[in-house]
Amino acid sequence: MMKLRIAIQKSGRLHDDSIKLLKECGIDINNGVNKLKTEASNFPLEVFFLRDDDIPQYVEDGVADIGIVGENVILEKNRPVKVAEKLGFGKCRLSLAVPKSVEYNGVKDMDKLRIATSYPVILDNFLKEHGISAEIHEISGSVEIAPGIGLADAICDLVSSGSTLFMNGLKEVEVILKSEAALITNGNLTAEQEALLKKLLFRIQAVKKAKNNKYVLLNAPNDKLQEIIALLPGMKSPTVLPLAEEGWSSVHSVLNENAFWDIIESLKAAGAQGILVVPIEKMII
Ligand SMILES: Nc1ncnc2c1ncn2[C@@H]1O[C@H](COP(=O)(O)OP(=O)(O)OP(=O)(O)O)[C@@H](O)[C@H]1O
Ligand SMILES: O=P(O)(O)OC[C@H]1O[C@H](OP(=O)(O)OP(=O)(O)O)[C@H](O)[C@@H]1O
Ligand SMILES: [Mg+2]
Repeated sequence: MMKLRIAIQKSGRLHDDSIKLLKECGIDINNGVNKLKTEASNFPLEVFFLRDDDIPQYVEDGVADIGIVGENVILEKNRPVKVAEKLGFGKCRLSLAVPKSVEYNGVKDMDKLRIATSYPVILDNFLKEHGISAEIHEISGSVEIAPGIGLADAICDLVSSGSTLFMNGLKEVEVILKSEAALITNGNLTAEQEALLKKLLFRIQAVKKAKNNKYVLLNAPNDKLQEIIALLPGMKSPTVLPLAEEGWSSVHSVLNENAFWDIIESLKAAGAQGILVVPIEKMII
């Protein structure tokens, strides 16, 4: 039987979330320690554990059919792979940073500086776009240490909380790119593999939607019901059930995470009581 081969990071920032996503999609994989290859027991999926830098190339070459990797790596490696779905984890930004004491007035201040980075391609494009000539010093890790040891005047590296920059006496001055993990594919899948990919994407989208929404249950006095229902979008419309206590109803609905707190406040103000908020595991529209 035809299988889909997926490349995910062997260890590092994207490993756990990639495995978790597959599990949430109902795919059981046995990822024993030090195993570089495994198979799902209940989905025609073979899993390769690789260095993230190699994933775009392996997907391009067809060694793997699909892969999970950061958008930063996709752009840096510049391989002809397609992004099938952004995955909502591994969120970070690629930024320029300089020592805290340095005055910074704009990108032009980077002119003639030595910039250390593991992202020479993205940095070079950015500098060219801004007409800046700087010396790019490529290093493969511990980039934040470079200014402190006299290797560079500035750095271009990934930032999330900013604590690594802070601990190394640096400040973020320019965001070059915002990135998250993405599912990539090559353009050479067989019809059977395309069908498997579609099945996997359907599951991923259901998991992603569920994460962005909450199931809300509340009690509403019947005379406030219309006002409360108007605040709730729901998947089609809210469910309304009578409570045992006369004059009250139970209202159930689905709320998007982004609008969540504002709507909850309005619901309370409109007379809703006993509001329960429950996570959703899968959401299929
Ligand atoms: N601080 C962070 N917060 C969130 N996501 C991050 C962070 N740092 C990196 N990432 C994302 O996770 C990806 C993998 O990061 P990691 O540091 O594990 O890479 P690596 O050291 O190059 O790993 P490998 O050994 O596979 O080459 C990055 O390419 C980026 O997309
Ligand atoms: O803004 P922060 O939350 O501090 O995160 C930023 C750090 O995270 C990444 O490294 P990671 O910790 O993955 O280690 P690595 O250098 O081994 O890749 C990145 O290269 C930064 O150094
Ligand atoms: Mg890497």
